[in-house]
Amino acid sequence: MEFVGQPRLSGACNLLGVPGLSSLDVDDDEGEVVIGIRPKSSPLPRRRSSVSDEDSEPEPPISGSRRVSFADAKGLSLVQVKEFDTWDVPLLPGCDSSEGEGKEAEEYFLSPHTFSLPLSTEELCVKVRDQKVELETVELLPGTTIVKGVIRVLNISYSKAVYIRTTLDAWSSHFDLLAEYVPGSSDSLMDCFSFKLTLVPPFGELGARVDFCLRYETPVGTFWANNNNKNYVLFCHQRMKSKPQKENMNKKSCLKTASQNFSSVENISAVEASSQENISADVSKHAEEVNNVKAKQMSDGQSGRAEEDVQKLQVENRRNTSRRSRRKAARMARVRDYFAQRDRGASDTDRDESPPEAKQEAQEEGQSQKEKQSDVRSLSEGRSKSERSEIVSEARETCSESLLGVRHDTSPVHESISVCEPEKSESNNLADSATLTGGESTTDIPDNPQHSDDEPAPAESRNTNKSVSEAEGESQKQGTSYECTNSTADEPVDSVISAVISESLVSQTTSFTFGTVVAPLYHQMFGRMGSESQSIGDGGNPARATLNTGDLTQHYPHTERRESSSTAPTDVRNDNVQGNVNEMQESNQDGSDATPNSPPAEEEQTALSAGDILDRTGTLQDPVGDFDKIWREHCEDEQTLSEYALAMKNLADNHWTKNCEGEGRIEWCRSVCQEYFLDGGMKRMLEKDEKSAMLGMGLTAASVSAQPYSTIPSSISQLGKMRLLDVGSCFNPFLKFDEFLTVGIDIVPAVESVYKCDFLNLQLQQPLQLAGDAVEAFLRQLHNPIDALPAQLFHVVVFSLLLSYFPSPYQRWICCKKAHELLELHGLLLIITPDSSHQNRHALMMRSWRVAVESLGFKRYKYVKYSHMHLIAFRKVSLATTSDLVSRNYPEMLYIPQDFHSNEEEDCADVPVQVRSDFEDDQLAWGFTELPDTPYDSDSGESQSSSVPGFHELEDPILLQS
Ligand SMILES: C[S@@+](CC[C@H](N)C(=O)[O-])C[C@H]1O[C@@H](n2cnc3c(N)ncnc32)[C@H](O)[C@@H]1O
Repeated sequence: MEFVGQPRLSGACNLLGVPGLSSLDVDDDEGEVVIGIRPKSSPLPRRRSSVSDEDSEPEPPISGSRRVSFADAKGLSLVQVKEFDTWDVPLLPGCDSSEGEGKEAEEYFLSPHTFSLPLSTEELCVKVRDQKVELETVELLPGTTIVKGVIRVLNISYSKAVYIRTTLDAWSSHFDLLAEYVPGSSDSLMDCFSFKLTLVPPFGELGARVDFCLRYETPVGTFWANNNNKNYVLFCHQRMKSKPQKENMNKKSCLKTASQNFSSVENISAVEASSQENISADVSKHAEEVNNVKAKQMSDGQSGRAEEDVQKLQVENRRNTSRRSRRKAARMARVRDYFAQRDRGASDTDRDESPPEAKQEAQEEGQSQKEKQSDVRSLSEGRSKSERSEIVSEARETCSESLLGVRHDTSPVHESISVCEPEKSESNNLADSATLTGGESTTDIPDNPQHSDDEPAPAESRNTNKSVSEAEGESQKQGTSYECTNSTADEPVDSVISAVISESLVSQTTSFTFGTVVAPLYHQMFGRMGSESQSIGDGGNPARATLNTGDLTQHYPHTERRESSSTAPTDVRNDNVQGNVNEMQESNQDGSDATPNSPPAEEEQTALSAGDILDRTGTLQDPVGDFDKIWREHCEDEQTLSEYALAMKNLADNHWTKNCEGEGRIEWCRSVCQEYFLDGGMKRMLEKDEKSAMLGMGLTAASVSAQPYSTIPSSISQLGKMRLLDVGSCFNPFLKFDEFLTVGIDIVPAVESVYKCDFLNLQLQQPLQLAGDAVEAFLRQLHNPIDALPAQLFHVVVFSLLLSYFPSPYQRWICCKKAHELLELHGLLLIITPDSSHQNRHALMMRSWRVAVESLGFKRYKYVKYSHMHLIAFRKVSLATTSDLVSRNYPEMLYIPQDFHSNEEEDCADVPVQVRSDFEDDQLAWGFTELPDTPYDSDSGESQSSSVPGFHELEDPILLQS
């Protein structure tokens, strides 16, 4: 089941977990009062515990059970909350007991459905014929909290995708889960898809509520089933069994009594208290809010209204505390890992081969956040042996959990919890809450923002009954969490963008690293757009807040292709572009470097160091709210787009390439294609695949070598030209090569030969059943703009400096998925992504990318790190993608460091500059010990020499170990 189209990464993805495991096992939120949906298998594959996560800083581990500690922080408010009859939050199963103990006490059941399912096959067929999609069955798997459902769809198209759109918080956020095709279920008229959701306690008095509807995507259109506009609603309950008193002995209760001033926090150790500071503050703020609401409820006697408000606060409270605790837990886990490593190292130094990331994290963190330094020191120096061994055993537990893939806390997707989050955010939240309870608003926002024009929304409004002020309050709250420093909420978004653009283009002259110039440009744009979109009240719109891969094309204001062969612009943008192009060409011709001088190495390093530390402490700055709208607006802003494209191209061509001789990305693509398609590379790979398949079947090496290898697929062996799709082509750099039949596409073509096309919204059609020359003819007569293309059309798809363009890993994921479909079997996907840091800096990220892309049915073929970019070639090895995509959060694995940047952190970070830390030196040294003598192709297992002398062609060490 695949998890897609969830632009609001908050909470949602972090609630994913593993069914079949007790709720005790699942999250690291320790007493988190969040009901979650967990898809059916493991989340992000765990990295080795020794490998640090760069996106979070270490913090002192806490003594005792981590669950208890976290529950303490939250339990304080829970007790307060428990006084409300309407807000009865039961003891979390297992929150106050050790793992596993609670299992026998768990029994779950679903309330009788509030909807009726078609009873007879006939009835079902009628529904499916009319609606194209219908829910067939839904049940709770016995003894589990797993809801399993079957969906039936009308087989109206070859390519189709069925999603379950689900919410746990009245459509403030939602999940889109991709249902899996049920093999053999097709009777040519209809197909069946199945899905599984795991509900996570606590189950309140009313049970855990899940609302969902079904979405069926086809090239013909998108269809919905939403229980006749009421959505499907399920309540899952837990039969509570009273627990023996002794279970609570020697353990801190997650609902222990809290005094008004939260003095129980004092009982926590100083270190722990320090580490819990943010959470406590957050919790107390929310407790105050709750009290306010309660007081209001009593004085007004408006119980219905107050109840609603309380629920609203509860959701908000859960969301905020959940974000914080996830990050907190991630940091804790890493520190625990470190101590575990160190303890093991002390007893068996010979076996400790892992790099000292955690220690270094602590060191670096210490540099960037002085106040935490003392905590770390107190941990390493001041802890008693018993405390340490407690930590170690906990860390071991953590490690084994990690191996099981249970924990999620190192997912690259963490919501914004800046260590330097200013008070303002909190007070804004409170202010919003006041508005919320007061129910007054002067801001003019749509009455029912959930109901958008073009997409049949889930019937969420029936469930939410949000008032204007509530919606506004929510959107403001979300906005403030992103805009922590200078609020730009009042600024028109256009002016913000142009300011950003001009600033960045100016600063480009002095700093030429992608991470510090171009990417922030886009991230700022998107970040602000996201805030803006929320501030107009659209933030909680589940019907629109999705990355739609297909059904938006019609909304795009495609401009007509420029008919004139001249470059006569139709707007200012074209003037600018052409001017710059000419300038660039001239400078290239005479060999002079028209670009400003290189920045001093130190300057670049400085920028990088700061950026890198931000990566570690940063947060995902994905836009939230209406992604489609944001993206649409973005595509309409052609001037900004072309300026960005120019800046990026300039940087790559005129700075990076010239300063790093031989590091031409286009030439690399060409040489890989040449080698693979024309010089036997593909044949070798196929032979290798076949060999390993046979060995896998149990044949001996001798008999395998005696086997005749199957022939290379005819479509590629009888190549006329290599059919190459260059996505984000900009200037059509492949056009000059004769061996390619190039189709360049771009949202803002810079030259006439490039077709206008938004790849994210490109529709895919049935593959052409034509001979090679007919396919070529088809490609030569494409029309502008391109809205749709047949599947399996190309031998090569190129994403050169494209993926980092997108502000969300989901967009990158969609692109890779589309590339897979557009490629012939055995075709190549070439990804080039900027990174000016050294080889090992983002090795983990590249490993993550590899896993993500391979899950789509690719296998990595080549990988090179140039000074300023990663270049990776993947070959398409299967027509199908890995079925179980969602549980591993593959889309999120396509993260980039800029995803974790946040304005507030950039503004707040007062980070000392480092050229390269000891840790980095260590890591580098460690990396080299792992490297073979010559550049290495991990796929073939053979050493390879660089086709271009002077290339910095190294395999990343982490990949080698895998
Ligand atoms: C940094 S430029 C890269 C240009 C060229 N590939 C190169 O390597 O120099 C990124 C390009 O991607 C284009 N782009 C961004 N999103 C796109 C999308 N959804 N569909 C097509 N092109 C897109 C931008 O307009 C821009 O021209």
